[in-house]
Amino acid sequence: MNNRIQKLIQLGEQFDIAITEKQGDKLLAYMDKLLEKNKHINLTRITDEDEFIKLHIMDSLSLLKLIKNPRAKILDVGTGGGFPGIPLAIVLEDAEITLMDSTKKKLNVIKEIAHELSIDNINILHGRAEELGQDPEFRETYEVVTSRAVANLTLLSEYCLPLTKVGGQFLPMKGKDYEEELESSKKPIEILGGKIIDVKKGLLLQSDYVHVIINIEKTRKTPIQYPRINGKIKKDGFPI
Ligand SMILES: C[S@@+](CC[C@H](N)C(=O)[O-])C[C@H]1O[C@@H](n2cnc3c(N)ncnc32)[C@H](O)[C@@H]1O
Repeated sequence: MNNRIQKLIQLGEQFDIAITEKQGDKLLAYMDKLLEKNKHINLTRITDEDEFIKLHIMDSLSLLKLIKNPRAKILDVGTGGGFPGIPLAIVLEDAEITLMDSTKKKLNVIKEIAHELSIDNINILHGRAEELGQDPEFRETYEVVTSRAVANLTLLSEYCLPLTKVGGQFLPMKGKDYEEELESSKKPIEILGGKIIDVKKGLLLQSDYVHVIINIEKTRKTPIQYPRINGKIKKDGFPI
């Protein structure tokens, strides 16, 4: 086993995340290829390898502790360069992960790299969350919906809860302002059919980054008027 893979596996062990040699190899190959593509199209601002491993790979894998069903149908809303969706697809080999984004050219890059690395348990979905959430093909069909660095929690909940199946999990990943966001989104989350279960502190304890995962259960169907069209969501805020 080469040194880089060994280091990644050991870092995983520190965080209680099991990574096999084959998965470690794929995770690093994905990083190498994405950083190469990043020279031509803006996919990530993190270009230092150690930072990439912590802030993209390990941070994405921190979701593993909360995902109840390792074979779940999972949706990553606003996946960008493939986070957290691609590391999850590499490690959760029996899950089906849909990577959604409104920017087609980013999705094309992920699709190409995933094909080269034989990451086969993914679907690519181009569109806006607030439109797909009103499409019966996608509405309330995902057991797990996650999202990182896309919108504030109220807006994100309107994007994601309509796509989450009743009984499923919505797991937004949030940064240092999470407490404030959580307070103002409590009521909207309830109206959208969600129930906040708890907040799990992320893995990056030794770093300056505050990363948390909010564990929200979808307990009831989302009222049909949500998600509203984009202009309305942005102009009116959430009606409470
Ligand atoms: C800052 S990037 C985050 C990318 C990735 N999740 C990460 O954490 O590295 C935000 C991404 O969300 C996408 N996005 C923003 N609003 C969206 C929407 N309403 N529906 C789908 N994708 C959206 C953008 O195109 C962009 O790729």
